[in-house]
Amino acid sequence: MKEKLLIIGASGHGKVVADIAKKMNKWENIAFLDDNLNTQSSNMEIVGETSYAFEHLREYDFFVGIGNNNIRLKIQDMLEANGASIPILIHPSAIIGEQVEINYGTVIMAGVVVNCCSKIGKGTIINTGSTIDHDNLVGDFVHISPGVHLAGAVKVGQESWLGIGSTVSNNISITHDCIVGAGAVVIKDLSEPGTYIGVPARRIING
Ligand SMILES: CC(=O)SCCNC(=O)CCNC(=O)[C@H](O)C(C)(C)COP(=O)(O)OP(=O)(O)OC[C@H]1O[C@@H](n2cnc3c(N)ncnc32)[C@H](O)[C@@H]1OP(=O)(O)O
Repeated sequence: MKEKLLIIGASGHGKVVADIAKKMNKWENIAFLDDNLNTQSSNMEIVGETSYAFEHLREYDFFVGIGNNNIRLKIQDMLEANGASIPILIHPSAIIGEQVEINYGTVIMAGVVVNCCSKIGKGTIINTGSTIDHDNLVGDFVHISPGVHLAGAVKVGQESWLGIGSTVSNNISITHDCIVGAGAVVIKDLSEPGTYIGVPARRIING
């Protein structure tokens, strides 16, 4: 771990990520990179564009603070390929059970509960106040939005996005690249990538 952390992406999600990193008290200095130097950031400085990361790889830890799953994947993949040091960020108020595995580049936000024996991939967002119950397998570059509840033994595939307040019943598998709409309730496996909304969740045609 380095003394300085650079967060790539200074907009809304990046600001929350920076706040969590600050509360962890592990870095002397935290700043942003953003391709738009005029992005309205928090009180932390934007020190350069994303390309700056690849010129200063050995000096900093890096974290991709971008909400879009696919953009986050592309940037984290490039950082990994170049040997960057990528931490895991966990808000001090999160409750993490025994035998939980969390991979690098993942952020666990305030008020989250992850129960025993769940595994969370890399580059994933477990957003504010969500709960991941026992034996879940949450893949890489997933976004679990605020207030989502996953019951026991749920699987969520790579790059899927579960919208705010959605709920997934126990033993359900959601494949890769699914979007689950705000407030949806998933009670059957989602085996095709696509957009699913409502109670119970159903696929939007062409979605
Ligand atoms: C900290 C943070 O901010 S994290 C981010 C949190 N944000 C979210 O979770 C947003 C989740 N997004 C959604 O729920 C979106 O509505 C999506 C992705 C499901 C669909 O978005 P789009 O593809 O743009 O669909 P669009 O808005 O055109 O709606 C299509 C139809 O589905 C309906 N619909 C859309 N979302 C939902 C929903 N969540 N529940 C029920 N119906 C919905 C619309 O009313 C519309 O119906 P109509 O054709 O009868 O008028």
